[in-house]
Amino acid sequence: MSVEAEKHNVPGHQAKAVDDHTADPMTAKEDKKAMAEAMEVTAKEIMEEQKPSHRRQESSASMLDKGPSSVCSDELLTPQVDSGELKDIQGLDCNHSQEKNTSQKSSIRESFASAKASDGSFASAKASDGTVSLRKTSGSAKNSDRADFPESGKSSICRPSASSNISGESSCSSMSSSTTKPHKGSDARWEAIRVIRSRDGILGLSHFRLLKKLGCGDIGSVYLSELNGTKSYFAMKVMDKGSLASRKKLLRAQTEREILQSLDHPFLPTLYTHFETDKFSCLVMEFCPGGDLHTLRQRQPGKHFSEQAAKFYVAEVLLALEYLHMLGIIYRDLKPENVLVREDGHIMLSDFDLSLRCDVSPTVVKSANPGPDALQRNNQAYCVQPACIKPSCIQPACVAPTTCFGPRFFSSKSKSKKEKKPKPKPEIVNQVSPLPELIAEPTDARSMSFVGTHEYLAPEIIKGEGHGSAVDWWTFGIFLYELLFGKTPFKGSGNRATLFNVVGQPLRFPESPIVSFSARDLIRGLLVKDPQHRLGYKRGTTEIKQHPFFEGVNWALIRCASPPDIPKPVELDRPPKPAAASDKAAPAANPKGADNFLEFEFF
Ligand SMILES: Nc1ncnc2c1ncn2[C@@H]1O[C@H](COP(=O)(O)OP(=O)(O)OP(=O)(O)O)[C@@H](O)[C@H]1O
Repeated sequence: MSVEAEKHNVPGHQAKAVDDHTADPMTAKEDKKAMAEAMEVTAKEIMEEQKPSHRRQESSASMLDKGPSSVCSDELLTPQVDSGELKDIQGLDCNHSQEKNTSQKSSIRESFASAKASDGSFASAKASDGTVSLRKTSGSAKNSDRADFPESGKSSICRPSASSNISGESSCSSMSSSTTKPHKGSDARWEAIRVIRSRDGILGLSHFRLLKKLGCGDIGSVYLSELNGTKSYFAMKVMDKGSLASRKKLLRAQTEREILQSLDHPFLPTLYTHFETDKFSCLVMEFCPGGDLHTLRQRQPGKHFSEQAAKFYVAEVLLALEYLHMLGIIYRDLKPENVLVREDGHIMLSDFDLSLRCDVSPTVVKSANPGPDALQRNNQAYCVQPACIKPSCIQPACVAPTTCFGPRFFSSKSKSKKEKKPKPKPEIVNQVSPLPELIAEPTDARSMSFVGTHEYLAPEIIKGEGHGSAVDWWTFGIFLYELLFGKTPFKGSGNRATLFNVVGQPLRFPESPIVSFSARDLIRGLLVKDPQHRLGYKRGTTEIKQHPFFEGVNWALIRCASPPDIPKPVELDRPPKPAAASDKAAPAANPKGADNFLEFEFF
């Protein structure tokens, strides 16, 4: 099956591999069977949960007694890698032929079983979702401990409200606020939420009207929703807690939620609030009307972006990754499907359930006092992002924004000197401020989990060697390649062949379309199979930003650049159409709530 055909099987989805290297992983068969019970949550189910009477009945039963609410027929939601594939491929070295080396394989397997690295400094921890995370017990970077997720599905950051006056509909609600997210403070949706919350005391599922199903992911379904009567629209991810528990995905859901809560960046999602009902866990996020970059690429001539457009998208993704790495978050799932297009045409990186959190220690490698050369190279100025030095501030982050966002490496002395000079225009300040070069790469982090999407998996993940932040630079290279050439570089006839190609085949470029030398050179630097020699390994984003491909990119003002594609305005005020009975997401069997749904076709 061709790349395109395979992707089109389920729009917006490439096959995703989620596996781990435990001694007793699920067999491929069990895996596929269990995963076939995917996390689709239907609108009907959500409407049921919105009914107070039903909620009371539900609460008397144990959450875990219930099976998955529905079966999603999306076969691509099933992990496509079986343990046999992995064991074969882990025996390969980059330079080796594809012959299997049995002794090497078994030694690799043994090393997984004892969960040790060659320096013996890793301790294994089997998480409740079955993934093995390795904690580095020495060194500057280590993975954070993952707290067990209680069976109730509530985390410590999510406290039940005893004073709920809405029939106890939200067993738990936690919120972010504009004050904890200064970059998003001007967003009117905060005010809409605040008004409802102060009126009703709590915000829950019944405050939202589901309008359209936007998609179904591995751990839940996403709905376009309106906060009732406010004309404020959100993307609400609804996860069935019973299904999460039975499929051992509670930890993934928790990771995603905690990461979302910590973010405040123009190219990353805003999580407005989170609440739980007896049955569901719901994340209320910013809605992106422009769809994803995979879909947008299909609409381009030749199904690939122009170099200018690709540069714009990858530059914004790079800034998002830079910010994540500063927070100690390795994203691990970059692909066009996960890059959404906002209303204004700028991007939003989505989907954090496969991300890994670890400690990071930002290091200043260049003084904040630049020579004249540095001032000329304004496009190399490092944008000091809101670095939470300790990623333990993964909790609602930066509660004291002023301390988190200040350019903390400027000395007051240099500031007072500057103040005596005539004040340059603000844009100029942005461009030539003597910003220090800062590295916040969680390079030393090590995870042995097998996560990602086949065509995007880094060789070190496939080989099970343990991986750190350099996997994001590999996927960044694949991502740029796909945007420019309309396909990924190592795609094989099947998933197994793809994995072999990633590990063993050299990088090749198609003859057409014609792509600049600098673009190919950047891809070559990123797609180095040995992570230690990969671009970005030593100095993170700084190294990548300085590549000639990005010459002329004004990193500080990229938000003001004109995006290549602005989505058509979404008409959200159209009168409701009767929903199709065949539409699984439609409330066909919900006469009471039928007028609660509109059907839109706007992508
Ligand atoms: N904020 C958003 N705005 C618009 N559409 C969204 C938004 N978030 C998600 N979607 C859509 O919903 C779909 C499902 O999203 P979700 O993040 O649950 O799954 P996914 O991206 O397939 O990832 P995974 O399977 O890894 O959980 C996406 O493919 C996307 O098209």
